[in-house]
Amino acid sequence: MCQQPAKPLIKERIVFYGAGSMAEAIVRGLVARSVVASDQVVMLNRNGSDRLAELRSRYGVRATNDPVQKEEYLSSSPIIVLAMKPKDAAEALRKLGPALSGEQLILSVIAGLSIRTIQGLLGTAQPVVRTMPNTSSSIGLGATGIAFSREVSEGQRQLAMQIFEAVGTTAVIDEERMETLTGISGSGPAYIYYMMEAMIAAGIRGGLGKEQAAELTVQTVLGAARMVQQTGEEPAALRKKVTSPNGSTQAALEVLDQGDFYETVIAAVARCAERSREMGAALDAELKKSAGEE
Ligand SMILES: NC(=O)C1=CN([C@@H]2O[C@H](COP(=O)(O)OP(=O)(O)OC[C@H]3O[C@@H](n4cnc5c(N)ncnc54)[C@H](OP(=O)(O)O)[C@@H]3O)[C@@H](O)[C@H]2O)C=CC1
Ligand SMILES: O=C(O)[C@@H]1CCC=N1
Repeated sequence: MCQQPAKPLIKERIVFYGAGSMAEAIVRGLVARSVVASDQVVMLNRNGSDRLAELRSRYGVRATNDPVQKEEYLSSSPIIVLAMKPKDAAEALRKLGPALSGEQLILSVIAGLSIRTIQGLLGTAQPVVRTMPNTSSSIGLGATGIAFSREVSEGQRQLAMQIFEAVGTTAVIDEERMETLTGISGSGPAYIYYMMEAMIAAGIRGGLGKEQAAELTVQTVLGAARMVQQTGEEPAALRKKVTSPNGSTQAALEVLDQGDFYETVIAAVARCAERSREMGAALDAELKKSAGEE
């Protein structure tokens, strides 16, 4: 029987200003779940025409780097997702501000960039949703922190929530907590991948095949995360169940403790948050510089 295509939840056009890894992760999640029709998704970048062709063919989205078309999309679309690197944000926002018309919603995924700085660089008190997603959004398992500016209407708030709830879990937080959240869930997938890289390397060094080592590692990480989720038990309690007194796990954990594993992870999260603040401060300095030039 021929299935009707699912009716999209979001009818508004969504423009991704920046067409890199994070934009693709969100688009992939949204399109796969029919949250938005693919022809209502527009992806823009600066130069990479091959990249745009790839995105068009993978997801059926519109994608362009043509300056005239870009300006048309940016001036008329109700939702604009800022998805460029922090270093490119100041220039892009200064250009975007004068092109905006009315209450278009600005939804940022840029690390460190505050709502106040976004509005300052745009030069308008635009409704802004500051978020920190992660790349697992591409398979619907993202974790996104969300903070709203006071200009965001109830309808816009719901739209932002629909977008991120469709690709994973969400946490609405005070903006001041966004850097800590970045240290945990924004950058967190990279710490887990790093741990997995090390586990796979250890397996190979111990004589396992590469594929076997990888499969065992993936299943172990997946199983451990699911155990926490499904049993509701604390990670510490589950860890104790694996750790026999004087057994092999205890010996392994002692080695991790020699490397101060627990405090090292906490320090890494803190440094990530600090680095996000540094990137935000650099963008704020750009804003102050342009205000001083006027
Ligand atoms: N990757 C991640 O895990 C996460 C990233 N983020 C945030 O997402 C943002 C993007 O990161 P990521 O996707 O990794 O970066 P990428 O380098 O993969 O992509 C950046 C994109 O921005 C485009 N771009 C840059 N300047 C402009 C401009 N002026 N106009 C239009 N497009 C522009 C680039 O186009 P071109 O290639 O043509 O220059 C490119 O498509 C960052 O701010 C980051 O903090 C947030 C959470 C997680
Ligand atoms: O590394 C970064 O700056 C971005 C922010 C969170 C994940 N990647």
